[in-house]
Amino acid sequence: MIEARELTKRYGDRTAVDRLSFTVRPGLVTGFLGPNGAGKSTTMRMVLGLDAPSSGTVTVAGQRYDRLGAPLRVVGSLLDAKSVHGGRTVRRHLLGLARSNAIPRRRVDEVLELVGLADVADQRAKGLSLGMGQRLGIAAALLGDPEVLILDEPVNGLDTEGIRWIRDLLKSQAAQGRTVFLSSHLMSEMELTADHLIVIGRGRLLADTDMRDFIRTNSQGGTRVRTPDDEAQRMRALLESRGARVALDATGGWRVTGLGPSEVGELAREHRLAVHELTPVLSSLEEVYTQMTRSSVEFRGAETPYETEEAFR
Ligand SMILES: Nc1ncnc2c1ncn2[C@@H]1O[C@H](COP(=O)(O)OP(=O)(O)OP(=O)(O)O)[C@@H](O)[C@H]1O
Repeated sequence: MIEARELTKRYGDRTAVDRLSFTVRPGLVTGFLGPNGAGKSTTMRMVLGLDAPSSGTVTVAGQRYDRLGAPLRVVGSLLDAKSVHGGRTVRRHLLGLARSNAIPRRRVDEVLELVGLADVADQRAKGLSLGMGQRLGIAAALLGDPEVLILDEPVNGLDTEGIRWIRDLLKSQAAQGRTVFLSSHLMSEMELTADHLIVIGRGRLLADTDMRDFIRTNSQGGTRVRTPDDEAQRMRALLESRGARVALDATGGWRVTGLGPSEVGELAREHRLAVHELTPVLSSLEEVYTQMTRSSVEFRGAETPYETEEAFR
């Protein structure tokens, strides 16, 4: 569990984090979203005791970070995978961390296996590829078998296989009852990985909500329509004449906004057009989030409305 209460950080006259209160709960992957400069890294740094709050508090597992005796055994983090002494081998880097937190040596070999680095354990860190470097950062985060994991942009620069690996790993860590707090600008990935979302803008809380509820409630609603190829353009013209917005879907059908499946179906019947698919579709997280950043409309979570006006840069 991570609990922030009225957490605030000012740098001179700039307020990077502004009276932020939220709880990151165990058993879930919680995504932390916000545009560049919104205050995500600053918040994570305060959780990890790397920056002191100007006011307010934040605790991990009920304690301030600086009061944790062996912090790696409570909270594991990946903020910058490059912050490793390049001349050390992979194993020695992890052994050093283990020793400083009274973690048994055998745990080093366990995490090397877990992250798939056992074969390169004796290589120097500076020779690792970007993906391997991320894996080493994650190995360090997992070393103390912590109940809380905090990862800032862990999939940055990774290939598809690496991204999928991190997704599966984080989901399994949450399924074991751990608290997983993760930031990323990759909305499609966040949609697949996170169960819950905390969204901030200009250091302020904009949404603290279940992911599915957030998408369902703020979705523009739409319909995927597929017709035989020779009728596709007629269908498009017809839908547009009824005020719908029509765009080509990634699957080759029409993505229709503004008319529901039953209206589209009735219209097709009236005009004797064949329909091969008629599926209600929700907006993607990226669409909802982009809409949120673009407008000042009110967005809703399961229970709470959020004002977004002026909240984004
Ligand atoms: N050490 C610092 N000194 C002065 N200002 C800082 C410092 N660290 C962060 N800031 C400012 O605080 C604000 C929040 O920055 P932060 O890096 O936390 O945002 P972020 O949401 O993590 O952004 P990004 O998505 O780009 O990583 C920014 O305006 C940034 O310029």
